Amino acid sequence: MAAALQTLGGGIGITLHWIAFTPTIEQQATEEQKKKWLKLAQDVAIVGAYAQTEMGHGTFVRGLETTATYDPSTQEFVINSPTLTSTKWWPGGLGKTANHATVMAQLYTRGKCYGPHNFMVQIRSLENHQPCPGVTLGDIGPKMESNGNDNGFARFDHVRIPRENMLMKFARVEADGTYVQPPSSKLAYSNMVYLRGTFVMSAAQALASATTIAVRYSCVRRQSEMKPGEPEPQILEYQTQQYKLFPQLAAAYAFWFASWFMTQQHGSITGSMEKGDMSGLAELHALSAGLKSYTTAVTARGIDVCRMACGGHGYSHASGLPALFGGAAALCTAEGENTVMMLQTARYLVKCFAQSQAGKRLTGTVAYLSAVQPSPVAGNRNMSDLGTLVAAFQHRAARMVRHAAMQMQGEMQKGKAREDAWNSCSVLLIKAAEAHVHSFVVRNFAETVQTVEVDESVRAVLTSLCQLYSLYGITEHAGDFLKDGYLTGRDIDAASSHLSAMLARVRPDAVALVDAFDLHDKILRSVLGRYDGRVYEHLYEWAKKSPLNKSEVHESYYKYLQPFLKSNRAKL
Ligand SMILES: CCCCCCCC/C=C\CCCCCCCCC/C=C/C(=O)SCCNC(=O)CCNC(=O)[C@H](O)C(C)(C)COP(=O)(O)OP(=O)(O)OC[C@H]1O[C@@H](n2cnc3c(N)ncnc32)[C@H](O)[C@@H]1OP(=O)(O)O
Ligand SMILES: Cc1cc2nc3c(=O)[nH]c(=O)nc-3n(C[C@H](O)[C@H](O)[C@H](O)COP(=O)(O)OP(=O)(O)OC[C@H]3O[C@@H](n4cnc5c(N)ncnc54)[C@H](O)[C@@H]3O)c2cc1C
Repeated sequence: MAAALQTLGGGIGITLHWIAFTPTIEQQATEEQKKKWLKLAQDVAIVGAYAQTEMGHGTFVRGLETTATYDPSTQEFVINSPTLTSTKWWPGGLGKTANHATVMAQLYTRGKCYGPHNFMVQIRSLENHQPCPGVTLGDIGPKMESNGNDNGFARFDHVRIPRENMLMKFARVEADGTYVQPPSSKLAYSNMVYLRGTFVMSAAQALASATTIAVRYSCVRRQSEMKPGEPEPQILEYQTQQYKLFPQLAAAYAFWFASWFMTQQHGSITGSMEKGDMSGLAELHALSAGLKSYTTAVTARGIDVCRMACGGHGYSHASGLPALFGGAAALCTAEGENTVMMLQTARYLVKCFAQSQAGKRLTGTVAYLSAVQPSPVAGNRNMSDLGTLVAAFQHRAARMVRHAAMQMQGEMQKGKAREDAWNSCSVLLIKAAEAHVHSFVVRNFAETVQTVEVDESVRAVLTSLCQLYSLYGITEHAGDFLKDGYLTGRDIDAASSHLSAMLARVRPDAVALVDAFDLHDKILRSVLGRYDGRVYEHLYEWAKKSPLNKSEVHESYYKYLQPFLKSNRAKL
């Protein structure tokens, strides 16, 4: 799916139909409702949008203003946008493409508000595509990227829908207006958890694409002299170029492996939830929110590193890198803004820390929080050993979680309300949550490479890449590891020299490692990243297709430049 979207240049009007509307029916509709809508959606007999965000609220879902008020006399819900800021704003495909939408609205029944719930609303006629009565629709205008997608707005003026259009797999409203509670109020958000998981895969795909482009181009591009009189080397021979690109390449692999874990975890926890066991929901939410935030942020930064590593040609759309950057930037904001998502992970970690302090043995992705010793024993560590590197990341994360949680406790003991203490510690909390996710990605990478069975040499290359990823993380965040003396200055120096060795070790396999992503030219859409390496010929062909080259003398010359030059010359 991610590859298909990339081929389509970051999405079209129907993208959200596939990635959000149809999965929402799958996850939140009853069996009866699925019979009615799922096949229509799967066969694209209807086209849907996921309409949650409003002009005034995106992050704070509980603050949404759209209302769905139950009228028992007709057994209908009345969908209404009471204010300008309640206008649905941003949903992909909502502007011009969709004829249905799942609309998130505050549910009112018997005079009481029960919070945000999902409703199926027809927004355009199936006959002539005109907006349905009471619905005002439009496109929100050009964006940084993804302009093939008509992100739209919608206002509802007391639009009536049948009671059965509330997606009722979890919560229900009976015909007489009685509200039946879901097993967990957060199940209305289950589709967001799913989508955040898919964003981890999208981030991996985007970073894999950028590194494929930059590594291939760095083998075609030759510049400067390494040794006087010798031919210009491929720019990938420069250690600084390797230092820019190989950590991004390693991160792309790490994120693929993390996304596999996420998919498997999502399947197993939602499977248990189907059987009524909600115990895994909190961890699933914390992991998907944190991974979505971490991987998309690193990817956006990494794509820009790849762009700069391609010099001037990287700045051209011919490279494909600006489009990838725009796509990754969208992933940072959509489906839960990254800071807000990382704070959700921090919230879970603080709770887990408190449980661990109270003597509970933690399990799953946070088990290490109870296992790590607060007082480290310093010593000369073997910085080329993967086990040592994983332990260092876990120690760093555990220390930072403890520090943030204790700081918060301290603020509260000084009399601050919990919410104020949270806000004044939120920078520490974010950093702690990032360290936790980073440590998870490192551990998962290390565990995954150990399972490679096909070929000893493949395992060896992936192990080097994993070491490179870990060592880069340690040298980039050296202060965090040095702070309590867990690593010494000598350990950091050793990490730096191992990192240099890893750059040299990965170099001969770099092209094979990007080719292994198996990204076809049609998906990459990059002149610089072509599989055949014929960059310069195609750069020239690409430029010739610029709309400005359609005529030899552009019309703007006759309209503006010629009279301007003429008048300037006349003044001489
Ligand atoms: C996509 C494929 C692209 C492929 C690309 C490949 C290459 C790239 C190239 C080009 C690509 C360009 C593509 C661009 C495509 C973009 C597609 C965009 C699609 C976007 C869709 C959307 O954005 S839909 C709208 C999404 N909106 C959000 O996510 C809103 C975020 N806000 C929230 O989720 C909540 O409001 C928030 C969690 C912030 C707070 O909720 P609240 O109810 O207030 O809860 P709170 O009081 O804080 O906590 C209470 C309690 O509940 C727990 N909790 C919260 N959420 C959940 C949950 N989801 N599940 C479980 N539990 C949850 C929370 O932790 C608390 O627990 P306790 O601590 O009390 O125990
Ligand atoms: C390309 C794209 C596609 C989208 N597609 C859809 C779609 O299909 N359907 C849909 O419903 N929506 C869609 N959205 C909307 C998207 O989900 C929201 O924009 C996103 O959830 C962020 O919410 P916001 O815009 O309200 O940001 P805001 O919350 O206003 O964020 C602004 C700043 O405030 C900060 N902030 C906010 N709350 C807190 C807090 N509690 N603590 C600390 N800092 C905070 C943020 O960190 C950020 O720095 C899309 C958005 C984009 C960009």
